[in-house]
Amino acid sequence: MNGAYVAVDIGASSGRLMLAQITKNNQIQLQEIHRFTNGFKMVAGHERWNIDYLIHEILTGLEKVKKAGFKQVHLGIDTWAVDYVLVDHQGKKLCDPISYRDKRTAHAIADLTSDFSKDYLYEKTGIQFQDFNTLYQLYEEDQALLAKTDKIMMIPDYIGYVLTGQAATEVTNASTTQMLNLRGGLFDKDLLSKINVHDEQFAKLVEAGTYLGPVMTDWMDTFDLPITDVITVATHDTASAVVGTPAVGHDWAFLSSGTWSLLGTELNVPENGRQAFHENYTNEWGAYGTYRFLKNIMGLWVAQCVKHGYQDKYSFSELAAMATKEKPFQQFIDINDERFVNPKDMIAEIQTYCRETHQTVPTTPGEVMMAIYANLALFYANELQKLNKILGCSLKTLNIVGGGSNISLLNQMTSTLSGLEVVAGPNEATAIGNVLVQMISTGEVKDIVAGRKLIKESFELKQYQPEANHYEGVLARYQSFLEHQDKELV
Ligand SMILES: Nc1ncnc2c1ncn2[C@@H]1O[C@H](COP(=O)(O)OP(=O)(O)OP(=O)(O)O)[C@@H](O)[C@H]1O
Ligand SMILES: C[C@H](O)[C@H](O)[C@@H](O)C(=O)CO
Ligand SMILES: [Mg+2]
Repeated sequence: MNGAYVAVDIGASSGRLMLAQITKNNQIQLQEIHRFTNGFKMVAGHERWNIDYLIHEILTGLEKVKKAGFKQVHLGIDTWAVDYVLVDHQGKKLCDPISYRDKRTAHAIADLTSDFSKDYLYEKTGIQFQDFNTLYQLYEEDQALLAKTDKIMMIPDYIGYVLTGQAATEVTNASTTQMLNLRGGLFDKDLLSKINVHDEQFAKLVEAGTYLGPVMTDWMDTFDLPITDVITVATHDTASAVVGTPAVGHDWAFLSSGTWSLLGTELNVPENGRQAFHENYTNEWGAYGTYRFLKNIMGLWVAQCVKHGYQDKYSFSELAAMATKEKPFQQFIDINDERFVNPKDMIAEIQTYCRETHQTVPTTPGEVMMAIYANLALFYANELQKLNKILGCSLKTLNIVGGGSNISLLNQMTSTLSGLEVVAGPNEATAIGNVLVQMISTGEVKDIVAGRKLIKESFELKQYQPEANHYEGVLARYQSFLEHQDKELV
């Protein structure tokens, strides 16, 4: 009988436990067992995640797996990147983890790179400059807490540790710290000493697919759990999403479209040259020795904030439906502008941006959502052109996965503006990539090529082709708008 695999996939906006099995007709069957919300709150002066709540939700979800009749399962954990938990010498967390959207790192890059030039850092690590990278968070960390810290654990590694008692640092997520040295493949000693952190404050680095251990029986005293063997998967959720992307051949790009839009392609060697540095592309490590050459784009975070701004009275599909009734490209917005990272009122921020740039101000929910989707599509198309230029390639297909792959309007606009075929789905690609690494570890699936073929044959995917004579010249106008904005900022 084929095994039962549980993916714990926790994004910035929601978490879920998905149960996967390979059926008799060789298809991956995926069912949602448990879903819960996620989010950060201001606690003790910083925006923090409630990690104990997340662990409780995971154990609640595992109880549901047992109730569904599964007595023994494998389990993998993936979450968002860069954030960490400080653990003391007794194995206890020193405080709740601070969110990457907290303001504490607003000036950290400038402070840290006064000694280390950005070129030097990028040449060493190949990682994008985002002020919330772990390197800058630790640079700003409370030194008294760091002094009491035995281990610094990335979020999914910490969850695995709490469940199994085993500590490891999985490389795909470790690479998002901007502290791994591309050549040496280990934490960079110069960078560690700059932020008063010691090598032994990280558990051993492990590759995706490494067996971690069984969920401790202690947890069985309070939760009715199946026997659960934890495998360290590609624990950065985006790395799992890339594993779960049903791509074939080589001239494809991925867009992991959720809270963030992570647009890029999979490389076998990193690309940390001048153009990549100038365009702030990153070489996050992938599963099986690959690199995720990608750019962080503000993504559907903006839509999430707008939904909350309307007091959540509309669902995402209702908001998307309202947008389809509006004309696109009434205003150009640099969707990656810092001002959209965590404003108090996203709707007002978008309207102020349009007023300041002397453009039509969106007022209705449909106009606001169309402004977001149209400018995301433009941003994607612009970045796909840059990807081709930096890598000297000619990408043919964009695989859009994650919740955003449900947005037909956005998928179609992206295809038409970029000229690429868009293949949309699966929306739960992250969870699918999570279980695929588990299945490869147990030998149930041969390798990632076989796995991606299995995904293509197991899930409904939608194709979008560029629509002729649509949006002529809009992308070029958008690109000159962005150049003008950049000049304004200098
Ligand atoms: N039917 C839909 N119509 C419009 N938008 C949708 C739909 N379904 C999902 N979305 C969009 O997808 C987003 C959630 O995507 P996803 O579930 O991949 O994010 P997540 O995994 O919770 O978070 P993260 O991106 O941090 O992993 C929502 O914020 C919403 O904007
Ligand atoms: C902050 C990270 O870049 C972000 O979390 C992104 O990598 C991610 O994990 C999206 O879910
Ligand atoms: Mg996600």
